[in-house]
Amino acid sequence: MDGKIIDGKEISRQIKEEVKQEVEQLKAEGCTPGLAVILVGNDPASASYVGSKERTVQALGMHSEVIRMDEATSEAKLLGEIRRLNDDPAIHGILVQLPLPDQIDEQRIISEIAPEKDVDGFHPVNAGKLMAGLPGFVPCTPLGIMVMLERSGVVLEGKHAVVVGRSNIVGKPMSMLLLQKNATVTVCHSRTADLPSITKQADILVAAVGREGMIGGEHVKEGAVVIDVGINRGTDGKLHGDVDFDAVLPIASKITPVPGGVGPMTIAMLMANTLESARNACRQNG
Ligand SMILES: NC(=O)C1=CN([C@@H]2O[C@H](COP(=O)(O)OP(=O)(O)OC[C@H]3O[C@@H](n4cnc5c(N)ncnc54)[C@H](OP(=O)(O)O)[C@@H]3O)[C@@H](O)[C@H]2O)C=CC1
Ligand SMILES: Nc1nc(=O)c2c([nH]1)NC[C@@H]1CN(c3ccc(C(=O)N[C@@H](CCC(=O)O)C(=O)O)cc3)C=[N+]21
Repeated sequence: MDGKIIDGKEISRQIKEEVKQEVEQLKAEGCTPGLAVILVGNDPASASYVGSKERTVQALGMHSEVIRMDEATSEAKLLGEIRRLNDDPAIHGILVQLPLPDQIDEQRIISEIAPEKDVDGFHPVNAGKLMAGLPGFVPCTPLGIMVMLERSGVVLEGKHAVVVGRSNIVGKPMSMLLLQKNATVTVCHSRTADLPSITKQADILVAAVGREGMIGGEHVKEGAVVIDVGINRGTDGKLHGDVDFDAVLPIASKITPVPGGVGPMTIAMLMANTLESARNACRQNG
């Protein structure tokens, strides 16, 4: 494989191995980390992610609970499930798979999860802590990207990082983490004028939009590190990123593929966050 390609699958394998060892230690102290995943409806992509999370939790020796709810489930019923899990001492992490059906207010649901069990890092308390530089749960995808960059030897201090996308789950927390590491950060979005002129200044370019191939060779500076967060199911039935991989590969100094890049890191960091939550809970009680 080309030395330029950052192997997210391999780095995620290492993280999961580390988590597995620490889970064994914690279990020996009588504390088994537990993750609950709630899936509402039958979206095949969501069902497939949830299945892969469930398998990973079990492979690492943690306790797994998957709650599948009907597409027509009311907000009140979902809130009730979350309150039950908030009070369950065997559960250290609660993840509600997004997106949710239209009758359910996503922010209302996220805000009901106990912040100390919010291993997605989506609760406003954890979002606020990230912004304030306080310890708390950090969203798995941007956290996984930071680990990938670090383990690939990418220096951030003094570099210009450009993030395309400003969602609460990827773009915004990504920009905060890069800022913490002393990068100079620019955040772009759908109203950004002349996107290529800005992305072309990036030493580190993170694409988190959800539009297949929208970052082409004309967007990238020679030698840039390019991180592709996008997951788009193409007309060919395969997964594609936001980056036109073949066009950008010759220009970039490092690049993440899709699949096999950021996606596997997201799941690995979910496991790491669940371990951390269990450690916090069990230390408090022991
Ligand atoms: N690999 C992984 O683990 C994960 C992958 N993803 C994938 O990452 C992608 C982004 O996810 P998410 O952040 O949740 O998506 P959202 O749809 O919430 O956000 C997309 C962002 O892209 C911006 N945008 C849209 N069109 C353009 C454009 N033409 N030029 C510049 N910016 C644009 C939007 O701007 P505006 O705010 O102005 O609307 C918005 O900020 C998706 O493909 C998703 O599937 C997501 C989570 C995890
Ligand atoms: N509450 C919540 N938390 C999330 O973290 C969350 C969510 N909702 N909703 C959907 C998005 C998307 N997401 C992905 C996770 C892993 C891969 C992943 O492992 N992808 C593999 C490929 C998997 C395949 O082949 O289908 C890869 O890129 O190599 C992708 C996407 C988490 N999300």
